[in-house]
Amino acid sequence: MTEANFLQASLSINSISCERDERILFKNLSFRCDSGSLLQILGFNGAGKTTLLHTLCGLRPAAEGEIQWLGTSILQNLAEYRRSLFFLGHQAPVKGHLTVRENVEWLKALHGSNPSGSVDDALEQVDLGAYSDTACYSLSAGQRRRVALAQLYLNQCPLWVLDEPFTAIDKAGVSRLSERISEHSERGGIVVLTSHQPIELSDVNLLDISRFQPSPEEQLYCG
Ligand SMILES: Nc1ncnc2c1ncn2[C@@H]1O[C@H](COP(=O)(O)OP(=O)(O)OP(=O)(O)O)[C@@H](O)[C@H]1O
Repeated sequence: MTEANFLQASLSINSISCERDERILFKNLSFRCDSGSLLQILGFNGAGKTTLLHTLCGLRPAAEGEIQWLGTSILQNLAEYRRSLFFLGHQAPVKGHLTVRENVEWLKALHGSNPSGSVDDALEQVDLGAYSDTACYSLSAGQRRRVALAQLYLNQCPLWVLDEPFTAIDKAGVSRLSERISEHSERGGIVVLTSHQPIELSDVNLLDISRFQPSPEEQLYCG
């Protein structure tokens, strides 16, 4: 997707329901994110936030309903859709035996990121410049998270789906990451994220999925 096309980005969630082990987590959930929007998904532990993010990324099927990217069901061309999105999960996808630089380069290749994007610049942005040649097994939890976050300075995907991106990140890192997320949305990108910590983003829309839990009767009917 080119820079100009960032401005046409749109993600529509139409009446989806999601289940785990024949238990409905939420149902009839609909929302839409257009170019430049930030959406924070809220809900109690176990409400289904991570499940929702996985479903948005096409990693799990919705039990009902449809997800559209640019007005077309994501299932029509899942491979192309996945090239438009960057997903950061709970666990930093970092290989302990590789150095910081090797991990960032590997993740960059995996995400098909901008080939001219500078790994050195990305490492500086996440304050890992001095750790470039350090094996990741010897990093702290926050530093490992930063290795994964370096991709936010390399990928050119219009849609970012971030599961607890601020976990284990110190105060200065949270400010820098918030800035980066704002820059992405100002450029026309879309960010959908979860966070148990209060976040410093302005113009963030909130969606509490706890409100879409089925009633006990509906749950019994499903089981
Ligand atoms: N691997 C799994 N196998 C079966 N059920 C699971 C699995 N992972 C999660 N669940 C169930 O799915 C439900 C939703 O989990 P999910 O991780 O999506 O919640 P969450 O809102 O992200 O929680 P948290 O705030 O704790 O991160 C939970 O109630 C849990 O019981």
